Amino acid sequence: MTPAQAAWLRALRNLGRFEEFDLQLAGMFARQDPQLPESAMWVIACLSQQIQRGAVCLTLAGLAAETPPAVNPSVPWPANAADWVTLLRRVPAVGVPGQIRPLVLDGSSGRFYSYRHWDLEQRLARELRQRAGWAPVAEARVVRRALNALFPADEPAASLQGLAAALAASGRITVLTGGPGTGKTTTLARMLAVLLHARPASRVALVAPTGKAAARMEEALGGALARLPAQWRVTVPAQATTLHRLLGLRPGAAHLPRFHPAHPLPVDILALDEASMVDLALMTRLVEALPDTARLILLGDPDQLASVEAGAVLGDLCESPLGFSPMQARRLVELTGWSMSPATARDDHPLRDHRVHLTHNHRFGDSPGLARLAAAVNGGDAAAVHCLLTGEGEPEVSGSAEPGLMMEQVLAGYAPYLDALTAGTAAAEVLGRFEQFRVLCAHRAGPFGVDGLNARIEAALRRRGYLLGEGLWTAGRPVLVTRNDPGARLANGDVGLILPDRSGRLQAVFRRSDGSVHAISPARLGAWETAFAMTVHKTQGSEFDTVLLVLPSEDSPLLTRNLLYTGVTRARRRLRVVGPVEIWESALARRQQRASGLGDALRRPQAIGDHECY
Ligand SMILES: Nc1ncnc2c1ncn2[C@@H]1O[C@H](COP(=O)(O)OP(=O)(O)OP(=O)(O)O)[C@@H](O)[C@H]1O
Repeated sequence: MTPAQAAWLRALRNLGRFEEFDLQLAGMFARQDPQLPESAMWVIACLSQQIQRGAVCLTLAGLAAETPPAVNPSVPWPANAADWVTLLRRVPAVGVPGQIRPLVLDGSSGRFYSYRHWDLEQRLARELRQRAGWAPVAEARVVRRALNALFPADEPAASLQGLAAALAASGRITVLTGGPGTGKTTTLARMLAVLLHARPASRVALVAPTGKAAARMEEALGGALARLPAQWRVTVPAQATTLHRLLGLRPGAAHLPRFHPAHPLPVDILALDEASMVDLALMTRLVEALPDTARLILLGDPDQLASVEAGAVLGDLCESPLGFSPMQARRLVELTGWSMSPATARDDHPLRDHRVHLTHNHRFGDSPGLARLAAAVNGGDAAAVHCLLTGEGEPEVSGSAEPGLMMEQVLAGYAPYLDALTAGTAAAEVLGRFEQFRVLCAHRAGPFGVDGLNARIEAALRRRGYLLGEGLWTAGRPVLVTRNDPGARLANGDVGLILPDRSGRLQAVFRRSDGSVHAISPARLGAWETAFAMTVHKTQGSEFDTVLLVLPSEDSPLLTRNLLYTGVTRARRRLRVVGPVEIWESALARRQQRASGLGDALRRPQAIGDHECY
């Protein structure tokens, strides 16, 4: 690295804008290339930072809109996106699409990638494009008979759900989206009935991103399958599994998973729940490991928080306007006998003909305030949110700007579990009661973050005599497992309790999806943390009867509408919110946005060699 490059790196470090990892990466490229301009080091640090924040790439238009860092005015700085392209083209480490170089500049779209993310995006787009298209599972009369029996015309709520099943029966990819309680799982059960009646020997896999989400899928789908009309009942695997387990991915991800393109998964139908939580790399691995003939059904809510790792795949798949192309509408009319009109808007997104969005919430029938609040949050309607939280009209939702009564609300929420704990009730019952209520936070740090609140809740419970005994292993302590631990049969995200067994010895107990209790010695717990309060991120894929959502007193870029929506929709019956109005307002105005080129890659196959549009 030249002295000028080293000085520049030091100056960037002093800015305090980047993590050390971003700067180390920029430094590594500078060590390889003494000619690397300072501005290019800046872009590399920005790209690394954006990837850590979940983006797949950097847009040069966004970069050009930023003011140059106030570091060294004598350093030449590109004036616009076209100048950035010219500058980056001269860097040997930067290739055009299709060239194997550490960094990729797609000049036609103005996107700057690491090779890994560019390659993942192209591979996923290629796989999805190949799967798109008309591929009926059986003759039209077989499909039509099943659809008409399972989605009767006198059930108007079922019409979109029926359409989704028609897509699953006529194509190898189906994207079924909708908010909580809109009937995604119910529809999946009926889709499986249609598909398995057409091809009874089909092998089905049920999968979700986390152990918790897999357990919920298993439970909810089991119920929905049991509600099918007797003559349409079908047998599917009793167990849903996590994506990692299904693919045979080992920690470290450096090895090939057990299933990959040369050794595909032995499945004919794969249903993935909570697809919004799946990142670009994992989705690519999944789709590549599927046999070409398999049917993939993605279920999820694209308005929720996107994956922890880079990508917002479900959101990108839902980027086109809703509605079918004229050709697809015509085919569906022929297949189903139902009437429908094509969309007027044109869009070449290949998944537009494979996607249905459910809108009617069936579960919030008893809690219309929750449905209204979720819709207002999702629409960013601050006035409606304020009105719902502070008005008298909707008893199941309420909000307070002042945290004064927060601890009383926590104690009231946990009262059924604390009573069961004190009475020495059986572990399954105590666990069930604990699962009814949860305190959710936006962040980990700060007085209203998970760490601060857990400490305060624990202290309050000790003062009131609910938690006895010193130290970590205290009867009643909720524990959240934070790393997969196959040896202990625990998955990242599992929540359990420390409870005494009949002889008074403390155990860590976890409830399985079949209602049974799994108990291990607390000493066998690997990575875990206390879980009276949890982040919204960690509870994605779970629901509770009552949620207390606590927002911080300081604004931050991580407070987004998607985070609020995900938090609000964790509540099944009742939601209490604590947090200043201005924090709500600014979070509602901020959408989680992740730069990605997947939508474009799906629409147009990459022209390798690249052409400029600047
Ligand atoms: N067409 C329908 N008519 C009447 N009730 C329905 C219909 N579809 C679903 N329901 C009911 O709505 C409730 C929620 O359905 P379901 O669990 O399938 O929704 P979901 O979208 O999977 O929810 P979540 O995302 O929270 O898991 C269930 O009680 C289900 O029986």
